[in-house]
Amino acid sequence: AVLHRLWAEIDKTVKQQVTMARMGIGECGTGWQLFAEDGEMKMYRREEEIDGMVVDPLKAVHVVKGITGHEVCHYFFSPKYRYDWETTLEHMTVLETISDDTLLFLQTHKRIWPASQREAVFWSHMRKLPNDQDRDGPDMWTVVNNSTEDESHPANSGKCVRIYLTVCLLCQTRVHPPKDGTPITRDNVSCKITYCSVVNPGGWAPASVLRAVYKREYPKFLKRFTTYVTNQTKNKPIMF
Ligand SMILES: CCCCCc1ccc(-c2ccc(S(=O)(=O)CCO)cc2)cc1/C=C\c1ccccn1
Repeated sequence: AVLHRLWAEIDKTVKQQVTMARMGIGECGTGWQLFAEDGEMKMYRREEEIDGMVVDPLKAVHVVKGITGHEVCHYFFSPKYRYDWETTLEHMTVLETISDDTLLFLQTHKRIWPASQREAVFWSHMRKLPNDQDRDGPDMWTVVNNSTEDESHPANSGKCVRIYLTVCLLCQTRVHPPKDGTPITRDNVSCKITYCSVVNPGGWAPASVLRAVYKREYPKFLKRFTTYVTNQTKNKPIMF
């Protein structure tokens, strides 16, 4: 197959992001602060600035019963569900279908006062990963979103400030087979979710505003999204 112009970057970025997502918080370097906790969900952030702009990396870990990694990645990746769970989204367009597991998105997000409105152009790639540690363990699934340039949508040419993001959603399915050998049901599966994100807000935005947005929005986003997947899948056959 003819390789797409972005394929080398996509493959390299996915491998890098998955390696980082698999590392425990302790191995990810110092300075991680636990800033939100809700049941199984733990959210960490590190305070980092580039040219005086807040780019705090975020890492969240969560375990959700009754859904699989394939299902979580499917609902995160597919554009047709995004307006259902992404509350900060104002508009989303698929600029290019690079392949059936790789899309190029343009998204504008709702304005967060007093900062100006933001937009993102990013490729999104979904992939099943061999579980190289535990041979007969269930596979892992990932979606990586990474900002990229697009000639037909130059940055900061309209009213929106272009943000630059790298996001990795890494999912590991856990199956607890029933003792009596009956078929596996949703009561026997759970999914360990690791969500890593670094968002450079692009233009200047007050550090206090950005940190307040992250603190408020990220826990809401992960809970809302995982609840959405649970509700969408509960009466459907399990997607392993
Ligand atoms: C002043 C505010 C500047 C930054 C605003 C902002 C814009 C976009 C984004 C963002 C967040 C997650 C993704 S994704 O995981 O790829 C899913 C697809 O949508 C894409 C974009 C983040 C944020 C900043 C905060 C924030 C945090 C969680 C939710 C919403 N906003």
